[in-house]
Amino acid sequence: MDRLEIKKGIYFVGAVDWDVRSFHGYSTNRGATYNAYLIVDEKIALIDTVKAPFAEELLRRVREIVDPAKVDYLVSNHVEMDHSGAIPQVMEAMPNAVIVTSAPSGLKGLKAHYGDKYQYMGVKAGDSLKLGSRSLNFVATPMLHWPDNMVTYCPEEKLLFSNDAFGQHFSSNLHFDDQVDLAVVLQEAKKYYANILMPYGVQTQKALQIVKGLELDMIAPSHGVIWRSHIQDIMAAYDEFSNGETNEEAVVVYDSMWHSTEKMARAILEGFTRAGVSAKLFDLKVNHISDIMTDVLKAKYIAVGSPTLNNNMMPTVASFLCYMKGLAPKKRKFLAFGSYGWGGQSIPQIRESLQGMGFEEIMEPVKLTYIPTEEQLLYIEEKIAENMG
Ligand SMILES: Cc1cc2nc3c(=O)[nH]c(=O)nc-3n(C[C@H](O)[C@H](O)[C@H](O)COP(=O)(O)O)c2cc1C
Repeated sequence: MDRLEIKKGIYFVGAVDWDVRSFHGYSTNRGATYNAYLIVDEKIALIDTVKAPFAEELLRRVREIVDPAKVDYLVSNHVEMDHSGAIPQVMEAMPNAVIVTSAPSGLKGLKAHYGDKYQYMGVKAGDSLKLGSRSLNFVATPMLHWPDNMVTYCPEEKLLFSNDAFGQHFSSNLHFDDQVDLAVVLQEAKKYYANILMPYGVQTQKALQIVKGLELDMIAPSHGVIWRSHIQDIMAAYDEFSNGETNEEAVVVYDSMWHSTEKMARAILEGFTRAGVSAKLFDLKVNHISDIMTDVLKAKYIAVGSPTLNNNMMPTVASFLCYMKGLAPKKRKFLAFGSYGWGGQSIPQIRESLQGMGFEEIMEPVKLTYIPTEEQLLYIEEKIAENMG
């Protein structure tokens, strides 16, 4: 098993999940990693654990370095089970370890998951733990993305254990940013931000201000590659993801039973193209909602279409709208559209849903009976282009 020393006396002891394709509903086409780190000093500290099925992989890596019984601290930066799931197995092997977590939310969350049979130490923002030649400073990052979240900074090493922040779902046997394709990991970081952190832009901006004040030569997140050569790139990307601004970009999202709504979606796409707006077309039958959200992150315009099916929008469209509502994008402009036979309820339903998200309408909904004519399609295209002007 590879023994990766990321800095003298500090090791990657996490796990690579090559096969995971759905992460609580988010599509992870490139797999994932659950990163844990071991710091060997006068005191020994494990930073985070892994998903439960990977506990043995973590313990095997630790055993190659030290006897797990000698581990003094288990720092849990985040309660969620992709980082804490292995705590029961890990604590069996590390009975002397004290679990260090945020107070009060980390303590409350971990006890609700694993009981209070372990020795816990609650820490607050500004608290520090001396390991020997190194220390660990705890920085609270509440709601990034749970109330318990914190990050751990080792000033002597200029090393930030950032947990979910700056992470990406990307599996690789190489663990540094300069050993893999940067464009791919930045795209995965964008997808991660869009699907996990998008509702917390304000908190992200606040955390970025703190992180910018730290001397850094390495950021070790809990998912994906460790940043050492491209720290400025990922910080700039996070600033852009979370600044609340949108770009002149559009997403056109739809489902269709007999291609009429699809024809309308393509005409809308043409309208954006005519107006010089960068636009992407997403058929919900073949695109995952988590991939669509990656483009929604910076898109100013969102067009959503569905035919009417039994007095409703199609379930795929309802699912997309429900998911997008939760991720709470702001300051968007929308268009509702669709084909129908007799009642046409899907179109006002979509409109109401998007209005409920606080979006502004680009123009009146486009609602057509059965198959659109060439003239109607051309009209849609022109109308969109006109409304972009
Ligand atoms: C199973 C089924 C149920 C439908 N229910 C409704 C309905 O309740 N109200 C309505 O206006 N149209 C209804 N329609 C008609 C479709 O909305 C219409 O055929 C529309 O043009 C389909 O658009 P599409 O080609 O994008 O799928 C239904 C069609 C099907 C196949």
